[in-house]
Amino acid sequence: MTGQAGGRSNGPGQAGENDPGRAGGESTDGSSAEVRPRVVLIGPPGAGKSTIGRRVAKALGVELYDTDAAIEARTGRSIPEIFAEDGEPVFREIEEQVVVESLRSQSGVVSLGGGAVLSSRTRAALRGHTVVYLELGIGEGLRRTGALNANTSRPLLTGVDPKAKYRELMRTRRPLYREAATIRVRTDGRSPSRVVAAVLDRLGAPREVAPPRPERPRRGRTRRRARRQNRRTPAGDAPPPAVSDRTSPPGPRAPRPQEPT
Ligand SMILES: Nc1ncnc2c1ncn2[C@@H]1O[C@H](COP(=O)(O)OP(=O)(O)O)[C@@H](O)[C@H]1O
Ligand SMILES: O=C(O)C1=C[C@@H](OP(=O)(O)O)[C@@H](O)[C@H](O)C1
Ligand SMILES: [Mg+2]
Repeated sequence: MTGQAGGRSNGPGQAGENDPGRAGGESTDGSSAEVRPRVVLIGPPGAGKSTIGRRVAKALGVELYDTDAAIEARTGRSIPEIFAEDGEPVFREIEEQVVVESLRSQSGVVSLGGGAVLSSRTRAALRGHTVVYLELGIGEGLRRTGALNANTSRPLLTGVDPKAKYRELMRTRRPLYREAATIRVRTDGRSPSRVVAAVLDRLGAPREVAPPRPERPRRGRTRRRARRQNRRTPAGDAPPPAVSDRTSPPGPRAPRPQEPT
């Protein structure tokens, strides 16, 4: 499922993600310190829990633990396979176990699956945590999950009427998301970067600092200028013009000609 349109954006085995060995739990002197996630992300399928989770984790300099990826790693099966072979109730049991454990063992960002809040044990375990509900409307949810063109990795959104399924899912879950959330962040019509910024703001964390954009050679303009120069210079008189400034080694700038006074 990973890598499909609307699929989860992370998967088991990615460096720095879902690495139980790097979770907290025990301090160096052997005493067990309290470990809790910095933030837990909840919301419907397509809200961006996996995508935003990864970026928020990066901005905070912590790990992302995506419980769906953890379920796949633990069972050695994809989520659609678990649904198809064992059914939803078995998936929910595994999910509950993985989620409750993660709330005790993870110290970074934890992204839950959209249906995790259906478990009352999970909802109880979420109390006292910083829980961000990524809110999303039905239309955008269907688009982002690929459910409209039958290209979804979410088994609950397959079939003839994914819209009706998504609507029903939201009717049941919206109150549960709201009950579990300590922070709500809208995601409709907001780019992932804006959602990340909003989450960081609400957490009181400094925003992601965008790395400076690499300077791109302005090829069109440079080539046009080169062609103009070529037209002015008789062929063979001058060396070929440089196509890009970036190919010439940096050197001291030639002094500007003095303006006549
Ligand atoms: N704010 C956003 N705007 C547009 N697309 C988004 C946004 N957040 C996530 N997406 C896209 O939606 C799809 C589902 O995101 P994902 O993180 O897997 O959601 P979730 O884990 O909540 O189901 C991915 O293709 C992702 O790139
Ligand atoms: O809404 C749901 O019940 C589910 C959502 C999925 O996760 P995402 O919310 O990350 O898509 C995944 O856990 C599974 O397909 C069930
Ligand atoms: Mg996800």
